[in-house]
Amino acid sequence: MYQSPRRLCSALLQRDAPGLRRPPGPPPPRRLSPTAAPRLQSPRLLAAASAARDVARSCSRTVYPMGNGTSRLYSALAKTLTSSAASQHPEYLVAADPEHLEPIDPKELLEECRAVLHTRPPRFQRDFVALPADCPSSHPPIRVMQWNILAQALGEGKDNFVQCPIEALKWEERKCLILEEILAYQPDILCLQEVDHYFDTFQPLLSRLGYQGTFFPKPWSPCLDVEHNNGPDGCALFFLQNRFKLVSSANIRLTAMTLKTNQVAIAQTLECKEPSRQLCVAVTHLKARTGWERFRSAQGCDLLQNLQTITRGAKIPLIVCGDFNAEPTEEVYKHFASSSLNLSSAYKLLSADGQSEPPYTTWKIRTSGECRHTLDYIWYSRQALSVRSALDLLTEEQIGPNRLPSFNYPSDHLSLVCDFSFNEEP
Ligand SMILES: NC(=O)C1=CN([C@@H]2O[C@H](COP(=O)(O)OP(=O)(O)OC[C@H]3O[C@@H](n4cnc5c(N)ncnc54)[C@H](OP(=O)(O)O)[C@@H]3O)[C@@H](O)[C@H]2O)C=CC1
Ligand SMILES: [Mg+2]
Repeated sequence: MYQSPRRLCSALLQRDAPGLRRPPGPPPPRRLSPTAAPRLQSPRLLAAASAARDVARSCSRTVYPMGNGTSRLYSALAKTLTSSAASQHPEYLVAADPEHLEPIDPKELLEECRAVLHTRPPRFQRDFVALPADCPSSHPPIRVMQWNILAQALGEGKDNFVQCPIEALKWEERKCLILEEILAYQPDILCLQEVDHYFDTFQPLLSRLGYQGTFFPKPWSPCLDVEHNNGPDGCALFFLQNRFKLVSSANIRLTAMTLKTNQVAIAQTLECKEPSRQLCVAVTHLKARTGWERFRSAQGCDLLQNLQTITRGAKIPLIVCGDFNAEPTEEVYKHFASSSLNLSSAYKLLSADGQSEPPYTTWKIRTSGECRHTLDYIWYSRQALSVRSALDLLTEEQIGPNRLPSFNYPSDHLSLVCDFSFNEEP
């Protein structure tokens, strides 16, 4: 049943804790994409964790002492849950702003995830494809990740993935696969859909990795119809605080032909620190299913209208990530491609002619049969931004005959990851 974030904070983390225990003995090596591995050596997230640690040290609230290795992470989480002060005063847990919890070293969290996943097959390798850029940039690229992570309640209770064993959907392991994917690519900006574990999992963990997060649930999330649900699903937007400062944020309930709908978006204006430029980022999840094409189109128009205002008539560069639930042939796609916001879809650049979307971004088998569709996009202001590289999709062979989700991959949608740079200002 739905519980308020306050209750979730203590109850679910307690339930979560045993799953984070490292099994006896060293975990067998699991392969990580070679493109991801060097980034883990890179100082980016470590610097963020260190910055977050400084914040924690300087704050007046209790900061738990650091221990060794992965036990440090577990003990930090466990202490948050089981300290006598906390258990006697559960409200204290809510009052404890997660930004003030002990920062996590991303390498340690990754190790922890791998330990939980030691019985699962290795991670799939995906490579970044470098894309020709018109103008060189000396600034660090901005990495953006778009991902419908599959709501736990929908995966278990509604989606009918008939070829996916129920054990592959166990939250204790699936959440580690999701975290592993995020940690492998270390995005600066992370846009998620179908998030129904924001307060108990993603917000506390990602804030300790240096991210600032925002969550906007769907008003009538279908998750709430599922027994033992963990609350509504919705969109979440995270950005690394050592790269951006929040200027403004809008939670948008989308309308269709003036009617309020069950779909939402978050749009934020960020101040990028290097280079010193503003950037607007939006995340959305449009209405699903066939028969709703005009509805999606209207929702898309509403979002575009909102974004016109937020970007001050396209003056601020824009990135829009989403599960649009629409193939490129649909009207809503055409509205985005032809909008006066001058948006292009980043993943088209992976095609030979630069004009075609990938053959799929979601691939699953339901009772109705195989569903292979291109529904997820990263739109960007083509005049202000360039795509330096994009993460290749999984191949059909990697996805396997039972499609997604699976023991190897936690969602029915693939993550999309792009590196952007600002073009020179005219
Ligand atoms: N709107 C309202 O006023 C009210 C709504 N509700 C509840 O909301 C639900 C509808 O919500 P709405 O937001 O319009 O939902 P959507 O139609 O947008 O779909 C919700 C989720 O279902 C997934 N989905 C898509 N196709 C299928 C399929 N064939 N089988 C199973 N799951 C699928 C989608 O995943 P993906 O995007 O990955 O394809 C999506 O996350 C109702 O079922 C009801 O439970 C209840 C009361 C009032
Ligand atoms: Mg879904």
